[in-house]
Amino acid sequence: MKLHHELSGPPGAPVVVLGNSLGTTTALWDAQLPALHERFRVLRYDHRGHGGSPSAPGSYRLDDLADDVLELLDALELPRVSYCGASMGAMVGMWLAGHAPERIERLVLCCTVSTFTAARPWHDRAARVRAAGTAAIAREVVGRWFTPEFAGRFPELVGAFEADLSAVDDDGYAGCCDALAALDLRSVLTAIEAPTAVISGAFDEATPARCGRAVAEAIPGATFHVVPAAHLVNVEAAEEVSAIMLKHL
Ligand SMILES: O=C(O)CC1=CCC(=O)O1
Repeated sequence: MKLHHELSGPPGAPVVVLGNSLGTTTALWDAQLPALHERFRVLRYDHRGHGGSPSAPGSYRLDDLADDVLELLDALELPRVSYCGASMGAMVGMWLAGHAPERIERLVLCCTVSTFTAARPWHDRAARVRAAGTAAIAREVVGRWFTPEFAGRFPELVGAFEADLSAVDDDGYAGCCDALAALDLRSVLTAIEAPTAVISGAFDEATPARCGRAVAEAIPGATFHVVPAAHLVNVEAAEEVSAIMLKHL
């Protein structure tokens, strides 16, 4: 699947790929761009069905989302890159680093888990979206992405995330929910060779910090960081996350 993507930053600099969470677009990383552009060429992309990328009907597997990225890297003739992902984007990053270690130089994993304790909520969410569309779940889901304090201070930003989620293709979103229902990367973590930093939000209920810690403990040599944020750590704790990313990359 040919993904929508944007390349920015100094030509010829080492490339960092940024992978988005479920229901978000390349805008997820807006706050990190100025810092990253000082040293890196940045490749942002939209998962299938999200933002400007085409969708496909049916259930997806995480392998499908990761294969899309490998296809993009091949098309852009990028044999080896560093990769930073948030949530589902980080799951894709773990898959890539475990299954195609020759392609990944360094890895940053934000607000993520290697498996979910229950598949049922993801199947239920997929069914709701197939029946009523992404707009029907947007308010409730985005309500878990930020702390109430942050949402109160930045209602327009939160509204923009809600609008982006509502615009995600219904099939694309539901297909990704099916991929999350089946997610199990636990056996992949020990195979990751890329130096890795894991970042969790202290107030994240979607992918709790204890799960991020477990990911870091399973990846050889990984570092673990907790920042004051709910789920979308790179938005709510933008400066802290940018600093950790820059230092690690
Ligand atoms: O949107 C959510 O509910 C939280 C989430 C889990 C995986 C992901 O990418 O987002």
